Amino acid sequence: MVDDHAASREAMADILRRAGHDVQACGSAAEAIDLLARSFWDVVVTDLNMPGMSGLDLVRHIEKRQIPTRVIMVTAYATVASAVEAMRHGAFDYIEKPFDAGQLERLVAEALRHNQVLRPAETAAPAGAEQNMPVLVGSSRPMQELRRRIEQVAATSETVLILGESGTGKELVARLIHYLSPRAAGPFISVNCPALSAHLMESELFGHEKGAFTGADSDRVGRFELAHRGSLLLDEITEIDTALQAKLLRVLQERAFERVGSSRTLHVDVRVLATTNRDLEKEIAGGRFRQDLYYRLAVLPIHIPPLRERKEDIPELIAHFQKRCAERLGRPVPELDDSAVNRLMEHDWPGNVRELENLVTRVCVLTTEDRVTAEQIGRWLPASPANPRPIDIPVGISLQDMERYLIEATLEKYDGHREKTAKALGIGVRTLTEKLRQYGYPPRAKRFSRTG
Ligand SMILES: Nc1ncnc2c1ncn2[C@@H]1O[C@H](COP(=O)(O)OP(=O)(O)OP(=O)(O)O)[C@@H](O)[C@H]1O
Repeated sequence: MVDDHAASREAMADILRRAGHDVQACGSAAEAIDLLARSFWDVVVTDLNMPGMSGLDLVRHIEKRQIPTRVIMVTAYATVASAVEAMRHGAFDYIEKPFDAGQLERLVAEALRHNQVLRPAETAAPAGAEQNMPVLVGSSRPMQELRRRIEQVAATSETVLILGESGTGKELVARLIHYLSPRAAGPFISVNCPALSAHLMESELFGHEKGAFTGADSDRVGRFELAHRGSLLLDEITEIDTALQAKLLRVLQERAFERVGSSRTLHVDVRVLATTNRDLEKEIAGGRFRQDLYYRLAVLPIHIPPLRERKEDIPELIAHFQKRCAERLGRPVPELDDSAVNRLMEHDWPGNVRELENLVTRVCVLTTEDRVTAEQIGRWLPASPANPRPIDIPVGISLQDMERYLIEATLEKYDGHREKTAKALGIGVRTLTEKLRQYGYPPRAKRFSRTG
Protein backbone atom coordinates (compact mmCIF):
# COMPACT_ATOMS: atom_id res chain seq x y z
CA MET A 1 0.00 0.00 0.00
CA VAL A 2 1.71 3.16 -1.19
CA ASP A 3 0.37 6.56 -0.22
CA ASP A 4 2.06 9.66 1.16
CA HIS A 5 -0.98 10.45 3.33
CA ALA A 6 -0.59 8.43 6.49
CA ALA A 7 -4.30 8.45 7.34
CA SER A 8 -5.57 7.13 4.01
CA ARG A 9 -2.65 4.70 3.74
CA GLU A 10 -3.44 3.19 7.11
CA ALA A 11 -7.19 3.16 6.43
CA MET A 12 -6.69 1.23 3.17
CA ALA A 13 -4.12 -1.09 4.74
CA ASP A 14 -6.59 -1.77 7.52
CA ILE A 15 -9.37 -2.70 5.12
CA LEU A 16 -7.12 -5.23 3.41
CA ARG A 17 -5.67 -6.64 6.61
CA ARG A 18 -9.20 -7.27 7.84
CA ALA A 19 -9.85 -9.08 4.57
CA GLY A 20 -6.98 -11.40 5.53
CA HIS A 21 -4.14 -9.99 3.45
CA ASP A 22 -0.57 -9.47 4.53
CA VAL A 23 -0.08 -5.72 3.99
CA GLN A 24 2.94 -3.48 4.18
CA ALA A 25 2.33 0.29 4.08
CA CYS A 26 4.86 2.59 2.36
CA GLY A 27 4.89 6.39 2.52
CA SER A 28 6.55 6.89 -0.86
CA ALA A 29 7.19 5.21 -4.20
CA ALA A 30 10.90 5.03 -3.35
CA GLU A 31 10.13 3.04 -0.22
CA ALA A 32 7.96 0.68 -2.27
CA ILE A 33 10.70 0.19 -4.85
CA ASP A 34 13.10 -0.73 -2.10
CA LEU A 35 10.63 -3.25 -0.70
CA LEU A 36 9.88 -4.72 -4.13
CA ALA A 37 13.58 -5.23 -4.69
CA ARG A 38 13.83 -7.26 -1.50
CA SER A 39 10.69 -9.36 -1.52
CA PHE A 40 7.82 -10.55 -3.67
CA TRP A 41 4.45 -8.80 -3.46
CA ASP A 42 1.36 -10.02 -5.29
CA VAL A 43 -0.29 -6.62 -5.55
CA VAL A 44 0.78 -3.00 -5.25
CA VAL A 45 -1.97 -0.50 -4.47
CA THR A 46 -0.58 2.96 -5.06
CA ASP A 47 -1.80 6.51 -4.93
CA LEU A 48 -1.30 8.36 -8.22
CA ASN A 49 -0.43 11.82 -6.92
CA MET A 50 2.52 11.77 -4.57
CA PRO A 51 5.34 14.27 -4.15
CA GLY A 52 8.60 13.16 -5.78
CA MET A 53 7.98 9.91 -7.62
CA SER A 54 4.33 9.58 -8.63
CA GLY A 55 2.26 6.41 -8.82
CA LEU A 56 2.72 6.47 -12.57
CA ASP A 57 6.52 6.57 -12.13
CA LEU A 58 6.18 3.55 -9.87
CA VAL A 59 4.16 1.69 -12.53
CA ARG A 60 6.81 2.52 -15.10
CA HIS A 61 9.55 1.27 -12.79
CA ILE A 62 7.67 -2.00 -12.22
CA GLU A 63 7.13 -2.37 -15.95
CA LYS A 64 10.75 -1.64 -16.81
CA ARG A 65 12.14 -4.06 -14.25
CA GLN A 66 9.45 -6.57 -15.18
CA ILE A 67 8.61 -7.06 -11.51
CA PRO A 68 5.89 -9.72 -11.34
CA THR A 69 3.19 -7.87 -9.43
CA ARG A 70 -0.18 -6.32 -10.22
CA VAL A 71 -0.60 -2.60 -9.74
CA ILE A 72 -3.84 -0.90 -8.78
CA MET A 73 -3.83 2.88 -9.03
CA VAL A 74 -5.80 4.95 -6.59
CA THR A 75 -6.69 8.33 -7.96
CA ALA A 76 -8.76 11.31 -7.03
CA TYR A 77 -8.37 12.55 -10.56
CA ALA A 78 -9.46 9.62 -12.67
CA THR A 79 -8.73 11.40 -15.88
CA VAL A 80 -8.85 9.30 -18.99
CA ALA A 81 -5.25 10.26 -19.69
CA SER A 82 -3.78 9.03 -16.42
CA ALA A 83 -5.84 5.83 -16.44
CA VAL A 84 -4.87 5.02 -20.01
CA GLU A 85 -1.24 5.88 -19.39
CA ALA A 86 -1.11 3.66 -16.30
CA MET A 87 -2.78 0.76 -18.12
CA ARG A 88 -0.41 1.18 -21.02
CA HIS A 89 2.46 0.72 -18.63
CA GLY A 90 0.94 -2.45 -17.32
CA ALA A 91 -1.22 -1.27 -14.40
CA PHE A 92 -3.89 -3.86 -13.70
CA ASP A 93 -6.69 -1.42 -12.97
CA TYR A 94 -7.52 1.81 -11.19
CA ILE A 95 -9.96 2.89 -8.53
CA GLU A 96 -11.37 6.36 -8.13
CA LYS A 97 -11.55 8.13 -4.78
CA PRO A 98 -13.78 8.08 -2.84
CA PHE A 99 -14.44 4.34 -2.85
CA ASP A 100 -15.85 1.95 -0.30
CA ALA A 101 -14.07 -0.92 1.42
CA GLY A 102 -15.91 -3.49 -0.70
CA GLN A 103 -14.67 -2.00 -3.98
CA LEU A 104 -11.06 -2.08 -2.88
CA GLU A 105 -11.37 -5.66 -1.56
CA ARG A 106 -12.96 -6.83 -4.81
CA LEU A 107 -10.31 -5.24 -6.97
CA VAL A 108 -7.46 -6.68 -4.90
CA ALA A 109 -9.11 -10.12 -4.98
CA GLU A 110 -9.41 -9.84 -8.75
CA ALA A 111 -5.74 -8.85 -9.08
CA LEU A 112 -4.74 -11.80 -6.88
CA ARG A 113 -6.77 -14.15 -9.02
CA HIS A 114 -4.82 -12.99 -12.06
CA ASN A 115 -1.57 -13.32 -10.19
CA GLN A 116 -2.04 -17.01 -9.51
CA VAL A 117 -1.07 -17.55 -13.09
CA LEU A 118 1.73 -15.04 -12.90
CA ARG A 119 3.47 -15.87 -9.67
CA PRO A 120 4.78 -19.42 -9.82
CA ALA A 121 5.97 -19.20 -13.40
CA GLU A 122 7.55 -15.75 -13.43
CA THR A 123 9.15 -15.79 -10.01
CA ALA A 124 10.66 -19.19 -10.60
CA ALA A 125 11.91 -18.37 -14.06
CA PRO A 126 15.27 -16.71 -14.55
CA ALA A 127 15.39 -13.42 -16.42
CA GLY A 128 15.48 -14.16 -20.10
CA ALA A 129 13.01 -16.98 -19.88
CA GLU A 130 10.43 -17.35 -22.61
CA GLN A 131 7.57 -15.62 -20.77
CA ASN A 132 9.55 -12.42 -20.30
CA MET A 133 10.56 -12.26 -23.92
CA PRO A 134 9.46 -8.98 -25.50
CA VAL A 135 7.17 -9.46 -28.48
CA LEU A 136 8.03 -7.64 -31.69
CA VAL A 137 4.97 -7.66 -33.89
CA GLY A 138 4.97 -7.14 -37.67
CA SER A 139 5.60 -9.28 -40.75
CA SER A 140 6.29 -6.54 -43.27
CA ARG A 141 9.54 -6.74 -45.19
CA PRO A 142 11.26 -4.04 -43.10
CA MET A 143 10.26 -5.93 -39.95
CA GLN A 144 11.57 -9.21 -41.30
CA GLU A 145 14.86 -7.49 -42.05
CA LEU A 146 14.85 -5.91 -38.60
CA ARG A 147 14.39 -9.32 -36.98
CA ARG A 148 17.26 -10.77 -38.97
CA ARG A 149 19.46 -7.88 -37.93
CA ILE A 150 18.48 -8.25 -34.27
CA GLU A 151 19.41 -11.92 -34.34
CA GLN A 152 22.77 -11.12 -35.92
CA VAL A 153 23.73 -8.48 -33.36
CA ALA A 154 22.30 -10.36 -30.37
CA ALA A 155 24.93 -13.05 -30.78
CA THR A 156 27.78 -10.54 -30.29
CA SER A 157 28.77 -8.36 -27.36
CA GLU A 158 29.25 -5.24 -29.49
CA THR A 159 27.67 -1.91 -28.74
CA VAL A 160 24.46 -1.34 -30.68
CA LEU A 161 23.00 2.00 -31.66
CA ILE A 162 19.25 1.85 -32.27
CA LEU A 163 17.91 4.68 -34.41
CA GLY A 164 14.34 5.61 -35.16
CA GLU A 165 11.62 8.16 -34.62
CA SER A 166 9.89 8.39 -31.27
CA GLY A 167 7.55 5.47 -30.60
CA THR A 168 8.94 3.13 -33.27
CA GLY A 169 9.98 0.52 -30.70
CA LYS A 170 13.63 1.31 -29.99
CA GLU A 171 13.44 0.29 -26.37
CA LEU A 172 11.55 -2.85 -27.26
CA VAL A 173 14.24 -3.79 -29.77
CA ALA A 174 16.93 -3.17 -27.12
CA ARG A 175 15.15 -5.56 -24.74
CA LEU A 176 14.80 -8.15 -27.43
CA ILE A 177 18.51 -7.96 -28.26
CA HIS A 178 19.28 -8.56 -24.59
CA TYR A 179 16.89 -11.50 -24.29
CA LEU A 180 18.26 -13.14 -27.42
CA SER A 181 21.87 -12.62 -26.38
CA PRO A 182 24.11 -14.93 -24.34
CA ARG A 183 23.63 -12.38 -21.53
CA ALA A 184 19.90 -13.07 -21.22
CA ALA A 185 20.28 -14.51 -17.73
CA GLY A 186 22.05 -11.31 -16.61
CA PRO A 187 20.39 -8.02 -15.77
CA PHE A 188 18.86 -5.61 -18.28
CA ILE A 189 19.29 -2.12 -16.85
CA SER A 190 18.06 1.00 -18.54
CA VAL A 191 18.73 4.68 -18.05
CA ASN A 192 16.33 7.26 -19.40
CA CYS A 193 18.86 10.00 -20.14
CA PRO A 194 16.50 12.99 -20.63
CA ALA A 195 14.99 12.42 -17.19
CA LEU A 196 18.25 13.21 -15.40
CA SER A 197 20.28 16.38 -14.93
CA ALA A 198 23.97 16.29 -15.93
CA HIS A 199 24.99 16.14 -12.28
CA LEU A 200 22.63 13.31 -11.35
CA MET A 201 23.47 11.44 -14.52
CA GLU A 202 27.09 10.92 -13.60
CA SER A 203 26.30 9.39 -10.24
CA GLU A 204 23.40 7.44 -11.76
CA LEU A 205 25.70 5.85 -14.34
CA PHE A 206 28.86 5.41 -12.33
CA GLY A 207 27.71 5.56 -8.70
CA HIS A 208 29.28 7.68 -5.97
CA GLU A 209 31.10 7.35 -2.69
CA LYS A 210 29.60 8.64 0.51
CA GLY A 211 30.47 12.34 0.91
CA ALA A 212 31.35 12.84 -2.79
CA PHE A 213 29.02 15.85 -2.89
CA THR A 214 26.37 17.50 -0.73
CA GLY A 215 23.55 15.05 -0.30
CA ALA A 216 25.66 11.95 -1.01
CA ASP A 217 25.08 10.52 2.45
CA SER A 218 25.73 6.92 1.51
CA ASP A 219 27.59 4.95 -1.18
CA ARG A 220 25.67 4.44 -4.35
CA VAL A 221 26.07 1.69 -6.91
CA GLY A 222 25.81 3.04 -10.45
CA ARG A 223 23.93 1.53 -13.38
CA PHE A 224 27.12 0.25 -14.99
CA GLU A 225 27.86 -1.85 -11.92
CA LEU A 226 24.26 -3.02 -11.71
CA ALA A 227 24.40 -4.14 -15.33
CA HIS A 228 27.48 -6.34 -14.78
CA ARG A 229 27.26 -9.46 -16.98
CA GLY A 230 24.12 -8.04 -18.57
CA SER A 231 23.12 -5.15 -20.82
CA LEU A 232 22.81 -1.43 -20.18
CA LEU A 233 20.41 0.61 -22.27
CA LEU A 234 21.17 4.31 -22.59
CA ASP A 235 17.86 5.64 -23.81
CA GLU A 236 18.13 8.92 -25.76
CA ILE A 237 21.90 9.07 -25.50
CA THR A 238 22.20 12.52 -27.12
CA GLU A 239 20.83 13.96 -23.88
CA ILE A 240 24.07 13.14 -22.07
CA ASP A 241 26.20 16.28 -21.87
CA THR A 242 29.55 16.41 -23.67
CA ALA A 243 31.69 16.28 -20.50
CA LEU A 244 30.06 13.04 -19.46
CA GLN A 245 30.27 11.73 -23.02
CA ALA A 246 34.07 11.67 -22.58
CA LYS A 247 33.75 9.50 -19.49
CA LEU A 248 31.32 7.25 -21.30
CA LEU A 249 33.74 6.85 -24.18
CA ARG A 250 36.38 5.58 -21.77
CA VAL A 251 34.00 2.99 -20.32
CA LEU A 252 33.16 1.79 -23.80
CA GLN A 253 36.83 1.48 -24.66
CA GLU A 254 38.20 0.06 -21.44
CA ARG A 255 35.14 -1.16 -19.52
CA ALA A 256 36.64 0.72 -16.57
CA PHE A 257 35.53 3.74 -14.54
CA GLU A 258 35.55 5.26 -11.07
CA ARG A 259 32.60 6.12 -8.88
CA VAL A 260 32.16 9.87 -8.33
CA GLY A 261 34.44 10.87 -5.44
CA SER A 262 36.55 7.71 -5.61
CA SER A 263 39.91 6.93 -7.17
CA ARG A 264 39.39 3.17 -7.18
CA THR A 265 38.97 1.87 -10.73
CA LEU A 266 36.15 -0.59 -11.24
CA HIS A 267 35.93 -3.06 -14.11
CA VAL A 268 32.65 -4.28 -15.50
CA ASP A 269 31.46 -6.64 -18.19
CA VAL A 270 28.56 -4.73 -19.70
CA ARG A 271 27.07 -4.66 -23.16
CA VAL A 272 25.89 -1.17 -24.04
CA LEU A 273 22.80 -0.50 -26.14
CA ALA A 274 21.94 3.09 -26.98
CA THR A 275 18.98 4.74 -28.66
CA THR A 276 18.31 8.10 -30.21
CA ASN A 277 15.54 9.69 -32.22
CA ARG A 278 17.77 12.55 -33.29
CA ASP A 279 19.87 13.01 -36.37
CA LEU A 280 23.29 12.25 -34.89
CA GLU A 281 25.20 13.82 -37.74
CA LYS A 282 23.45 17.12 -37.01
CA GLU A 283 24.19 16.75 -33.31
CA ILE A 284 27.87 16.17 -34.12
CA ALA A 285 27.98 19.13 -36.52
CA GLY A 286 26.37 21.32 -33.83
CA GLY A 287 29.03 20.27 -31.32
CA ARG A 288 26.51 18.57 -29.05
CA PHE A 289 27.71 15.05 -29.62
CA ARG A 290 31.29 13.72 -29.70
CA GLN A 291 32.27 12.19 -32.98
CA ASP A 292 34.61 9.66 -31.34
CA LEU A 293 31.74 8.47 -29.14
CA TYR A 294 29.52 8.19 -32.18
CA TYR A 295 32.05 5.92 -33.91
CA ARG A 296 32.24 3.76 -30.79
CA LEU A 297 28.49 3.47 -30.49
CA ALA A 298 27.68 3.01 -34.11
CA VAL A 299 29.61 -0.21 -34.53
CA LEU A 300 26.33 -1.97 -35.25
CA PRO A 301 23.60 0.53 -36.05
CA ILE A 302 20.00 -0.64 -36.32
CA HIS A 303 17.41 1.55 -37.94
CA ILE A 304 13.73 1.07 -37.18
CA PRO A 305 11.55 2.49 -39.95
CA PRO A 306 8.58 4.68 -39.02
CA LEU A 307 5.17 3.01 -39.00
CA ARG A 308 3.99 5.00 -42.04
CA GLU A 309 6.60 3.11 -44.10
CA ARG A 310 5.28 -0.29 -43.06
CA LYS A 311 1.55 0.20 -42.85
CA GLU A 312 0.93 -3.46 -43.64
CA ASP A 313 1.93 -4.15 -39.99
CA ILE A 314 -0.99 -2.11 -38.67
CA PRO A 315 -3.68 -4.87 -38.60
CA GLU A 316 -1.31 -7.23 -36.79
CA LEU A 317 -0.35 -4.54 -34.28
CA ILE A 318 -4.00 -3.70 -33.64
CA ALA A 319 -4.80 -7.37 -32.95
CA HIS A 320 -1.79 -7.62 -30.62
CA PHE A 321 -2.73 -4.56 -28.58
CA GLN A 322 -6.38 -5.68 -28.40
CA LYS A 323 -5.33 -9.07 -27.07
CA ARG A 324 -3.08 -7.52 -24.45
CA CYS A 325 -5.81 -5.15 -23.39
CA ALA A 326 -8.36 -7.97 -23.07
CA GLU A 327 -5.94 -9.93 -20.88
CA ARG A 328 -5.36 -6.96 -18.63
CA LEU A 329 -9.01 -6.02 -18.36
CA GLY A 330 -10.10 -9.64 -17.98
CA ARG A 331 -12.99 -9.08 -20.37
CA PRO A 332 -13.60 -9.14 -24.12
CA VAL A 333 -12.72 -5.90 -25.89
CA PRO A 334 -14.56 -4.32 -28.83
CA GLU A 335 -13.81 -5.63 -32.30
CA LEU A 336 -12.66 -3.25 -35.03
CA ASP A 337 -14.47 -3.97 -38.28
CA ASP A 338 -12.65 -3.91 -41.64
CA SER A 339 -13.64 -0.32 -42.33
CA ALA A 340 -12.16 0.78 -38.99
CA VAL A 341 -8.90 -1.08 -39.64
CA ASN A 342 -8.72 0.48 -43.12
CA ARG A 343 -9.29 3.89 -41.63
CA LEU A 344 -6.37 3.32 -39.25
CA MET A 345 -4.22 2.26 -42.19
CA GLU A 346 -4.87 5.59 -43.86
CA HIS A 347 -3.53 7.52 -40.89
CA ASP A 348 0.16 8.49 -40.99
CA TRP A 349 0.98 7.82 -37.30
CA PRO A 350 3.46 10.60 -36.52
CA GLY A 351 3.73 9.08 -33.01
CA ASN A 352 4.37 5.66 -34.58
CA VAL A 353 3.54 2.41 -32.77
CA ARG A 354 3.12 4.16 -29.43
CA GLU A 355 0.38 6.35 -30.91
CA LEU A 356 -1.37 3.29 -32.33
CA GLU A 357 -1.04 1.42 -29.04
CA ASN A 358 -2.50 4.38 -27.14
CA LEU A 359 -5.41 4.62 -29.52
CA VAL A 360 -6.23 0.91 -29.37
CA THR A 361 -5.96 0.93 -25.55
CA ARG A 362 -8.23 3.95 -25.32
CA VAL A 363 -10.79 2.35 -27.62
CA CYS A 364 -10.70 -0.92 -25.67
CA VAL A 365 -11.02 0.71 -22.26
CA LEU A 366 -13.59 3.32 -23.12
CA THR A 367 -15.85 1.94 -25.88
CA THR A 368 -19.04 0.28 -24.80
CA GLU A 369 -20.08 -1.12 -28.22
CA ASP A 370 -18.99 -4.61 -29.32
CA ARG A 371 -18.00 -3.43 -32.80
CA VAL A 372 -16.25 -0.26 -33.85
CA THR A 373 -16.67 1.16 -37.35
CA ALA A 374 -14.57 3.59 -39.43
CA GLU A 375 -16.85 6.43 -38.49
CA GLN A 376 -16.50 5.71 -34.78
CA ILE A 377 -12.75 5.22 -34.96
CA GLY A 378 -12.45 8.53 -36.80
CA ARG A 379 -13.51 10.28 -33.61
CA TRP A 380 -10.48 8.92 -31.79
CA LEU A 381 -8.03 10.11 -34.42
CA PRO A 382 -6.46 13.58 -34.29
CA ALA A 383 -8.73 16.22 -35.77
CA SER A 384 -6.29 17.52 -38.37
CA PRO A 385 -6.74 15.83 -41.72
CA ALA A 386 -3.17 16.67 -42.71
CA ASN A 387 -1.36 14.28 -40.32
CA PRO A 388 1.13 16.91 -39.28
CA ARG A 389 4.82 16.20 -38.94
CA PRO A 390 5.76 16.22 -35.23
CA ILE A 391 8.13 18.92 -34.02
CA ASP A 392 10.48 18.65 -31.07
CA ILE A 393 9.62 21.24 -28.46
CA PRO A 394 12.28 21.37 -25.75
CA VAL A 395 10.88 21.33 -22.23
CA GLY A 396 11.91 24.49 -20.44
CA ILE A 397 10.97 27.00 -23.13
CA SER A 398 8.20 29.54 -22.62
CA LEU A 399 4.68 29.18 -24.02
CA GLN A 400 5.44 32.17 -26.21
CA ASP A 401 8.46 30.42 -27.72
CA MET A 402 6.45 27.25 -28.13
CA GLU A 403 3.86 29.22 -30.09
CA ARG A 404 6.60 30.56 -32.33
CA TYR A 405 7.98 27.06 -32.90
CA LEU A 406 4.56 25.83 -33.98
CA ILE A 407 3.85 28.84 -36.18
CA GLU A 408 7.20 28.54 -37.94
CA ALA A 409 6.87 24.79 -38.44
CA THR A 410 3.37 25.24 -39.87
CA LEU A 411 4.56 28.01 -42.15
CA GLU A 412 7.34 25.76 -43.38
CA LYS A 413 4.90 22.92 -44.00
CA TYR A 414 2.73 25.18 -46.16
CA ASP A 415 5.78 26.46 -47.96
CA GLY A 416 5.31 29.98 -46.63
CA HIS A 417 1.66 30.25 -47.72
CA ARG A 418 0.16 32.49 -45.06
CA GLU A 419 -3.51 31.81 -45.69
CA LYS A 420 -3.07 28.06 -45.49
CA THR A 421 -0.87 28.46 -42.43
CA ALA A 422 -3.40 30.67 -40.66
CA LYS A 423 -6.20 28.25 -41.52
CA ALA A 424 -4.28 25.26 -40.16
CA LEU A 425 -3.46 27.17 -36.98
CA GLY A 426 -7.07 28.26 -36.59
CA ILE A 427 -6.23 31.98 -36.50
CA GLY A 428 -6.83 34.89 -38.86
CA VAL A 429 -4.28 35.88 -41.51
CA ARG A 430 -3.95 39.28 -39.86
CA THR A 431 -3.11 37.74 -36.50
CA LEU A 432 -0.57 35.52 -38.19
CA THR A 433 0.98 38.42 -40.07
CA GLU A 434 1.24 40.44 -36.89
CA LYS A 435 2.95 37.59 -35.07
CA LEU A 436 5.36 37.09 -37.95
CA ARG A 437 6.13 40.80 -37.95
CA GLN A 438 7.06 40.53 -34.27
CA TYR A 439 9.38 37.65 -35.14
CA GLY A 440 11.08 39.79 -37.77
CA TYR A 441 9.54 38.44 -40.99
CA PRO A 442 9.07 40.96 -43.82
CA PRO A 443 5.51 42.34 -43.85
CA ARG A 444 4.22 41.41 -47.28
CA ALA A 445 6.37 38.47 -48.24
CA LYS A 446 4.34 36.01 -50.25
CA ARG A 447 6.82 33.19 -49.75
CA PHE A 448 8.53 31.89 -46.68
CA SER A 449 11.70 33.88 -46.04
CA ARG A 450 13.11 34.74 -42.67
CA THR A 451 15.10 37.84 -42.02
CA GLY A 452 15.90 37.45 -38.37
N1 LIG B 1 6.78 -3.94 -33.37
C1 LIG B 1 6.17 -3.78 -32.20
N2 LIG B 1 5.42 -4.78 -31.69
C2 LIG B 1 4.79 -4.63 -30.51
N3 LIG B 1 4.82 -3.53 -29.78
C3 LIG B 1 5.55 -2.50 -30.22
C4 LIG B 1 6.26 -2.57 -31.45
N4 LIG B 1 6.91 -1.41 -31.65
C5 LIG B 1 6.63 -0.63 -30.59
N5 LIG B 1 5.81 -1.28 -29.71
C6 LIG B 1 5.26 -0.74 -28.47
O1 LIG B 1 5.11 0.67 -28.65
C7 LIG B 1 5.47 1.39 -27.49
C8 LIG B 1 6.59 2.34 -27.81
O2 LIG B 1 7.79 1.59 -28.05
P1 LIG B 1 9.20 2.02 -27.45
O3 LIG B 1 9.04 2.65 -26.10
O4 LIG B 1 10.11 0.87 -27.57
O5 LIG B 1 9.55 3.15 -28.50
P2 LIG B 1 10.80 4.12 -28.58
O6 LIG B 1 11.20 4.17 -29.99
O7 LIG B 1 11.84 3.68 -27.58
O8 LIG B 1 10.13 5.50 -28.17
P3 LIG B 1 10.85 6.85 -27.60
O9 LIG B 1 11.90 7.25 -28.59
O10 LIG B 1 9.74 7.84 -27.56
O11 LIG B 1 11.40 6.49 -26.25
C9 LIG B 1 5.86 0.35 -26.45
O12 LIG B 1 4.77 0.10 -25.61
C10 LIG B 1 6.21 -0.87 -27.28
O13 LIG B 1 5.99 -2.06 -26.57
